Amino acid sequence: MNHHPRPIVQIYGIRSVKTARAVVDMGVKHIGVSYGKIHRTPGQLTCEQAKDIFENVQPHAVRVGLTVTSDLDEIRENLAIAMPDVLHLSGDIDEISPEEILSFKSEYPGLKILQPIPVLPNVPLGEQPVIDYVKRYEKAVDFFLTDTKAPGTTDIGATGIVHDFAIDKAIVETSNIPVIIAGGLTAENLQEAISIAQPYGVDSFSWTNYQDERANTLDCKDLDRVRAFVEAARHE
Ligand SMILES: O=C(O)c1ccccc1NCC(=O)[C@H](O)[C@H](O)COP(=O)(O)O
Repeated sequence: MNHHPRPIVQIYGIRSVKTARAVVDMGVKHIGVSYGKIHRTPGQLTCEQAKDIFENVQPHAVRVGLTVTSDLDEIRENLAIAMPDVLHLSGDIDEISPEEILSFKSEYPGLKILQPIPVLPNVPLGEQPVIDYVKRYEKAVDFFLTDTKAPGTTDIGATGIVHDFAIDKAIVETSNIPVIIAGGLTAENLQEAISIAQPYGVDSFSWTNYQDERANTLDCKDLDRVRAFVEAARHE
């Protein structure tokens, strides 16, 4: 499903209402919030912090909530406190089947699912199962995210590592649902990625954060970097 030339922008690492409101004012459409009752990743918010952001960001923003757990009961507990518009399943893709996602979704009318497709850097398209994942999961989810999976890890994303944009292009061309691309994207490499892949959306976490100790705080987003990223996504 090709989309060009003005993809929507999704920004991860939203950890306060103030940052959420600032990036939406810049033109960011999807705000990404990692949260949960059980602390599983650095920078993860509590459910109460996520709820505050979801309730106080501008109403036209799309609120994306990320979990790395594959325990559906744990996800249910998180959703009971803080309900996003889109649930981002960033754990091991093989631990929740498309059938389980369909059944889970039926409990939450209106909730959309974003499924990352794990892309290994420096591995040719024919030697990784990304297209198989697209064909299996597209009936069950609403968005794909082509995201870099660091070798040796189970969860997907937040690596800052770029992968071959030709793999993004192959996924976009195969998929019948919108595809957001991620993995090491910056204001500098974004136009190349967009012109090759022609995605529905583009995503950033690592390289729109401050590149110093502030990256580990609630105030991790460098708003100048976010603005440059949004402008690069708009450029035709
Ligand atoms: O946001 C998190 O804390 C997080 C933790 C573990 C996996 C993914 C996480 N967030 C998702 C994202 O950051 C983006 O969807 C994407 O992975 C960004 O990639 P990059 O710009 O290369 O960091």
